[in-house]
Amino acid sequence: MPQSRPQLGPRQLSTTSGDFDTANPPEVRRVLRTYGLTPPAVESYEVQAQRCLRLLAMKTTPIEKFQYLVHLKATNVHLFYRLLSENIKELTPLIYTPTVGEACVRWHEIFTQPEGMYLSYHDRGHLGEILNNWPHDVEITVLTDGSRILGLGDLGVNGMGIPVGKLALYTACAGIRPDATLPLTIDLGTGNKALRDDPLYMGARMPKVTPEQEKEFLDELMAALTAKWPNIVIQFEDFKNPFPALERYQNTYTMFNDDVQGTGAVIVGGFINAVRASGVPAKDHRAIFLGAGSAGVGVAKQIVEYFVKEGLTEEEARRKFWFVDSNGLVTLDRGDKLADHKVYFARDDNNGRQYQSLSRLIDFVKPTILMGLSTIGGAFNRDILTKMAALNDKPIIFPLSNPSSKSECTFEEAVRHTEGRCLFASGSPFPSMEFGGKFLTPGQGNNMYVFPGIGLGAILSKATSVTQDMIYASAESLSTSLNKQEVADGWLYPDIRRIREVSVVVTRGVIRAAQQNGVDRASELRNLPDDQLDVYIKERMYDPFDEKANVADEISQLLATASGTNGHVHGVAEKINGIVNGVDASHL
Ligand SMILES: NC(=O)C1=CN([C@@H]2O[C@H](COP(=O)(O)OP(=O)(O)OC[C@H]3O[C@@H](n4cnc5c(N)ncnc54)[C@H](O)[C@@H]3O)[C@@H](O)[C@H]2O)C=CC1
Ligand SMILES: CC(=O)C(=O)O
Ligand SMILES: [Mg+2]
Repeated sequence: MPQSRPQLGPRQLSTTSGDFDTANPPEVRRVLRTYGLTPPAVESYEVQAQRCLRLLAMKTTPIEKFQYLVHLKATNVHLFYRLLSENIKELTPLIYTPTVGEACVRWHEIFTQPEGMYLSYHDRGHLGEILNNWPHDVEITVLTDGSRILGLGDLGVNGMGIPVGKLALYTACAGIRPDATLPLTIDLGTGNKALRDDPLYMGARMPKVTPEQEKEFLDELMAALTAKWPNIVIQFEDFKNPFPALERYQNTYTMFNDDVQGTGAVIVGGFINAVRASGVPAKDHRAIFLGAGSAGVGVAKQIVEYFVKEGLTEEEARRKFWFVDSNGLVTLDRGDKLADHKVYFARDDNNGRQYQSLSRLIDFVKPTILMGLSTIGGAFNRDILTKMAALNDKPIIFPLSNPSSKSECTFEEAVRHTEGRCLFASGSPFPSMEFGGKFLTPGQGNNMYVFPGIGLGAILSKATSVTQDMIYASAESLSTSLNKQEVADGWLYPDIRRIREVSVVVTRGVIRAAQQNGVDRASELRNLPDDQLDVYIKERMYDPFDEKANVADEISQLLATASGTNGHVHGVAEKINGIVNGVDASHL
């Protein structure tokens, strides 16, 4: 018996999806019944972009620009992504670090509309039912509990700005369809008393639950997410202590932790190029890390993997690191109980000597590499940078803390105090500058270069888990993605304006690693040669300029077909009818 088609109501007009786009031609407006609801002019993208950029220029502070872009995304999502993809270098700092940091600090003051899902501790037992309220099919979610937002501490549900910002980059950089992304914030309480006491705060006014309660909540959530969307990729972001969840879920779910793994990969990607440029062989490097948290240890672990691939034993590689945290040099005899993740790198060769200062440690270790993942803005001061320049022809200096106010030094400080010789990358963007007759551009060592490709690679390969080889492949692929000019100019990372091309290379590397590890389920991709795999990846990337990006454009295209070919008029009319009435046109 033929199955009857489900009775769907008429499609609801939506501002977000572009139904009221001023680019829609009159015939589309008639079909959508929006004729007369927008100003008469039919605008080109160029005119729309001009207005958007003028409006943006009229806003005087970064937070006002951020708010305007939130508004644009909510009212015309495709125009937002057109604008973002064409102006990625200029707009990323406004929707991501550094501005997203300020937006999160002030989220409870500037909130105007929801942009994702909030699940509370009190909702436990019902998480699956609540997920049913999300109106779209989801391919990827970014999940935070807001407990360590950038270097700004525990911001509770104000942290929602981070999943929203990261997922906007997933769409802009790797072409994940906007409606396939789910920003997700879990409200397990907050240790931020000032926020709890603020009348405008929008989360639970209770302290953070215990680690055991968090574990039970996350167990339910991971199962619920995967039951609802079996192929979903889950990115953990900005948890204060991300290690227990990573260990518990990494082999069971398609998940990864961006701060530990994504950051490790992006820094290795740039680091491979920095080691080459330094002229110092891998075996002769020594690294001081200021900050021994999830990001610091995540980065060092992956550099160990790189050193081992370069011929060192794991023991030799491990002993190239000296970590400093808020209690000083991380040593086995320090007297405090070291967190598990620090033990691997803890020194046992300090012979009872106590840590005095970063400057004294530099004198002792004579490092070639200085990494900052400490959240301490300005920690790499003139004295520190001058010492690094005296010790090395080309010191590797990576102040990676975010946002810019937490960066251990600025690009200008690093350049001036190392006489322009440093190999530099920072977590947040800094402007280019002239020095010694040269135009110097800083690298941005931010996980935004890899997480889009890791996520897309996991989605397209239908990976059952995200393996360490997939993460490492993203780093290696990134390191090979610089073009000739970028290499000639001594850049460590490719130009961010080429991020979609770079994401294709990273995605391919991730898919290949998934295949080698046997965690992929997209068997049709296994025998594709690389060039065909690249075509496959590109074809699956959402392009906001594509005619089928929104319904109005799709109708426009169908109307054009109808006027050109009489034979197809009937089918076309049915398709348009199907689209407008909410029936999936592809079945007609
Ligand atoms: N560039 C990038 O892509 C990424 C950057 N980050 C940034 O790295 C920073 C750290 O992130 P997590 O490791 O996740 O945080 P975390 O809270 O786990 O670690 C911070 C570390 O800094 C140490 N620290 C604090 N005060 C210190 C002081 N005065 N001297 C020395 N060490 C001190 C702490 O003891 C801890 O070991 C943040 O600012 C974050 O935004 C994190 C992920 C990616
Ligand atoms: C970039 C990033 O993930 C962080 O700063 O936490
Ligand atoms: Mg993060």
